[in-house]
Amino acid sequence: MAATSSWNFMVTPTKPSLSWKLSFLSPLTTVNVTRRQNRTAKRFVVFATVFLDPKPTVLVAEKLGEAGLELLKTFANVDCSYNLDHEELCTKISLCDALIVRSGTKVTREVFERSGGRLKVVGRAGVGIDNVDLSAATEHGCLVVNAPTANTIAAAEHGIALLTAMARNIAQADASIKSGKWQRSKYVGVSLVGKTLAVMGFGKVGSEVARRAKGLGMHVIAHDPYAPADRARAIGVDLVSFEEAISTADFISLHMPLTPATSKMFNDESFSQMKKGVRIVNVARGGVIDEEALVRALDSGTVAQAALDVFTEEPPSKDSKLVLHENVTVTPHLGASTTEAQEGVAIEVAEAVVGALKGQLAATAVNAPMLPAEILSELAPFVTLSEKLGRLAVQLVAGGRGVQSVKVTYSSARGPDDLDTRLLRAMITKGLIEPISSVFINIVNADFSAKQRGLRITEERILLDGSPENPLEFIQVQIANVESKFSIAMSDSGEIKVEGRVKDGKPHLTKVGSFGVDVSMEGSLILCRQVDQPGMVGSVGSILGEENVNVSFMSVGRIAPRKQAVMTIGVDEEPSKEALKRIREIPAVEEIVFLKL
Ligand SMILES: NC(=O)c1ccc[n+]([C@@H]2O[C@H](COP(=O)([O-])OP(=O)(O)OC[C@H]3O[C@@H](n4cnc5c(N)ncnc54)[C@H](O)[C@@H]3O)[C@@H](O)[C@H]2O)c1
Ligand SMILES: O=C(O)[C@H](O)COP(=O)(O)O
Repeated sequence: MAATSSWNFMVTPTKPSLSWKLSFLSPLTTVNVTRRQNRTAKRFVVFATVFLDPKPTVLVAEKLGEAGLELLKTFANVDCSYNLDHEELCTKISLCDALIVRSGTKVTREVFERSGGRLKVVGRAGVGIDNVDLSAATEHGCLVVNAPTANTIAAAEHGIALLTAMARNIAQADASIKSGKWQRSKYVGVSLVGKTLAVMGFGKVGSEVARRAKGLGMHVIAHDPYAPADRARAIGVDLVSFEEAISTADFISLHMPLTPATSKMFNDESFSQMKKGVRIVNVARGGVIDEEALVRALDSGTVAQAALDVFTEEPPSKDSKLVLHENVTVTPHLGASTTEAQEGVAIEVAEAVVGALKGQLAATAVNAPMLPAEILSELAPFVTLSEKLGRLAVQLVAGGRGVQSVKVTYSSARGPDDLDTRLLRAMITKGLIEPISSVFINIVNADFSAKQRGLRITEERILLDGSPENPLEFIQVQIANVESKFSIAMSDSGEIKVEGRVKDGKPHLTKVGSFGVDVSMEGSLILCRQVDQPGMVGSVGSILGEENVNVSFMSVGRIAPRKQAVMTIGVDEEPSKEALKRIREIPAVEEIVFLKL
């Protein structure tokens, strides 16, 4: 009874929209024990609540907007515990299916390890996911989603607020007047109009800051190695190199994520390249600045002023030289803290978490391939097909050498740019690994798990003439350097090969080795190689009937009359070993294999 819910990104082929089903263990029985006022019954109620409740549990570890909480409550048990320390979080997490945090909670590897596999989604109610150990999440098959759009404007407005407040010494003057002084000449500011602002990181927040700064009459340049030049041009901003940006700017505003590449990218060396008297705003992440170097630059006057919303360590120490510096204006990570933004991120993250708990692939997933909804929907039947082909191919392996090299061939009339196969590859991987291991594979950890097992999956495309309306014509999965339990499954070139297509929205197996078949890939299959002769269908069918195995279809393909034939039998139940033995003993039967799809 350890885990109450098991999660599978199992694909249901029936819906037009792609849906990965979160399958909980058997539906729960309602037990009427509340009237029994004895201790045993009470304990049982606690036990039942914790272990038998079919609703998932969402732990909200930092304050979340009301609208988001309401949305979560329609689907899950919501535990709002806002001030947990790390140990308390690690203890609680094994009872939670989802966790929602802002930037103040470190979701470390230990959190994933101690969840015991139950934690399926981490929702970040904001943009930055530097406080979530993404590798650990991925390794544990845990989806991480964020709320990437709802706080953009709030952060941009805060950047502009800091820029103007810094230029006019608002915070310092306010503190001065409140301490009884009236220092008009001390707080003479600088004007913004006509000055050059370098926006470092021209993403969502950076471009909104740029737009607003242009409205203030500033000359705006930007540096972002990954931003499209036409987006910058549309706002009237020149994209320039890092060196040009920092050496020509009067003001620098930081808007890149904290990554290993951006960590401390503003350091002694970069400060030394800046114009003397430059002013810096940071509403991105504290870690992009070497804070000790910034103090030195402020002391030397290289940097005249800084306005900071974010710090390497949050909250910063009370005696932080940077925070206490007279030329520094600070706010306690307030960029996203407007009423509107908090309601927005709460809804955005709650929708993503509920969607993920329902088994849907979130559009805001951070550690899984993100595909637009329309692409997901058109690929849906191929996703099912992919998993089943992987599952089928691996069950044909005779064992011994292990599966190390798999080639997937996609045949399509679409060019490579028009067909995103990451999802299909992940599902083939799921199909290949799950039947032969205890590892649970989902879209999040498929590539990682394949790599970890030394499984190399290569992809190849066959470009067809014809209408690109249908995303794919067929998918082939080939496993090299193995032997097969079913010799027909070996292709002429010595690999196990299976091929499938989607027909009427349903996955069909169309080739086993070089042998053409055409069977719907539902339920389970028996493949039987035999000498083609009269009465075989009847003989096999009656054994299955006697063993109470329901046959959903039977089809026979043959090379030539009275030569070799392959019978494909769809069955609703798994035949017993005895039943398979009896079929194998029919004199004309040469090989038989049972495959679970
Ligand atoms: N202070 C706050 O409360 C607050 C609020 C929102 C966002 N943020 C932070 O602001 C940052 C930007 O958020 P966003 O929503 O605009 O993200 P975004 O992903 O839309 O934009 C980030 C941009 O940085 C660029 N970038 C990456 N590496 C770079 C590099 N080495 N040099 C220059 N640019 C680089 C990316 O190409 C991207 O365009 C994030 O760190 C986010 O966490 C802070
Ligand atoms: O990355 C973000 O979205 C911001 O830094 C906001 O962080 P917060 O949710 O802790 O306010």
